[in-house]
Amino acid sequence: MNNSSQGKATIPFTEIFDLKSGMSPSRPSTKRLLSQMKGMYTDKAAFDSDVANGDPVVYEFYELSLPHDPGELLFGTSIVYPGKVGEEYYMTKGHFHTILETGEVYYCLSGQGFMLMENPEGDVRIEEFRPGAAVYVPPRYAHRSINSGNEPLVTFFVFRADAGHDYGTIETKGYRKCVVERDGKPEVIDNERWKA
Ligand SMILES: O=P(O)(O)OC[C@H]1O[C@H](O)[C@H](O)[C@@H](O)[C@@H]1O
Ligand SMILES: [Fe+2]
Repeated sequence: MNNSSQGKATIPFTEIFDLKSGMSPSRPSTKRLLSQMKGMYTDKAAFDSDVANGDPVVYEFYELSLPHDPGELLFGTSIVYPGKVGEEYYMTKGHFHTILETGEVYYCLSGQGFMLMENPEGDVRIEEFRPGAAVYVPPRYAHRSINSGNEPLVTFFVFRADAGHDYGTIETKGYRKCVVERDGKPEVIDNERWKA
């Protein structure tokens, strides 16, 4: 039965992701440069300086192009590099799903960090990433991967293919909390720029 909106049925396939690096030998990744994260970091001076001095890759991820049909799943790996902008760790942009009621699972292959989550009702949750940790992102929660270590944070993720990505809310309001490094340790602080 042909059940894809793009007219082609999905057939079984295997994708290889390196267990340590999370990289795929055969697929191109999507890279997020620091300059693509304007407005996401608190320390604007540090942001501008880091962009001017090399504009590093903050993270990259593989998301295999499958039909965005309800029954399909999207999966891949996300690699967040170690680093900070001022005192704030490298992180993904973070997003709600366009279909808000769609969850996601992340499995940490290597590195250390956090998954910062919050729902529209204002409930903020943080789960720790360490090798072997499977983190559940429930429906309604925006989610952002944060690298608090000094090696790449590699996770494998899977979610409903038609979930979509809503960056708008995060880009305009940010998260209620930030994760920074103080006295060599991660600390969760209020986002001074968050507006209701
Ligand atoms: O979409 P971002 O917040 O920039 O995160 C980058 C990507 O990594 C995550 O692992 C998600 O599962 C992807 O759907 C997401 O697009
Ligand atoms: Fe997601």
